[in-house]
Amino acid sequence: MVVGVLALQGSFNEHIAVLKRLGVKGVEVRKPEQLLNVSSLIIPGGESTTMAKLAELHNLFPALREFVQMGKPVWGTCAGLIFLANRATGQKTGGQKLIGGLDCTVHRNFFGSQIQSFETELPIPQVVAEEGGPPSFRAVFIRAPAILDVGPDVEVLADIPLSAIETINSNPAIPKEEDSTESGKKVIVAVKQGNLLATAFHPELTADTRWHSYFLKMVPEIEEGTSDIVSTSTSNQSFGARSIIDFPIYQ
Ligand SMILES: NC(=O)CC[C@H](N)C(=O)O
Repeated sequence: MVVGVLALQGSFNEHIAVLKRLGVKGVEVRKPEQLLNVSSLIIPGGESTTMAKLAELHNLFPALREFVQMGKPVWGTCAGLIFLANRATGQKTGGQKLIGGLDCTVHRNFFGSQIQSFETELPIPQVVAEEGGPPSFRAVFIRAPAILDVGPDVEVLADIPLSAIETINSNPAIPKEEDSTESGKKVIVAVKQGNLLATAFHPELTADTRWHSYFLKMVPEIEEGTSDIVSTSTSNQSFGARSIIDFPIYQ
């Protein structure tokens, strides 16, 4: 089976391009019945309110929720993380529909507005333990959310010291009473809970394919069926020079 990529809005093409580089077929998902033909799903970054409106328009919410509840692997990146969260703050007036399933509270624009987007070297010990490579990952945060709290079944894969983000203190998007992370001085940006993976940043925009490989290992059929392709691709393509890059990405 193939990996589905929710293609309502946002960076779905970039995810499909990374999957292709890893020797895995990614297909665009826009209709509920298309979820029947995919083994797993990536929900890309973009704009979560718009994505929710389009999902509602296409009657996707019941099928997406069922997909999550069936235990199929789902990875939400950025807006996709917001979509998967059980609870969200900082929403537009009227709120927005969420798929849910991931036991956490997410702040929709935790790091501020578009111009407060940033890149940082993010330590990712659990992913490195599985995928190898350098100890950190060049993480691209674009008007990014962050996770304010997690339930007991959620494993934290990456967090950022608030002191590392210069703009954070002057960020009016974080009401004081909501800033429960202040005392710990860290904010969570990547988590795993059973079949669900979520990252607040955009791994599809960098040449480092370790997050995609990590997710593909959560998909049993791909592990069994094409594990040699995936692992060969990971070791050869994650950090080495590539002659064919089919999307503009940061090197
Ligand atoms: N890059 C992104 O996906 C940004 C998500 C955005 N903060 C939202 O609310 O949807």
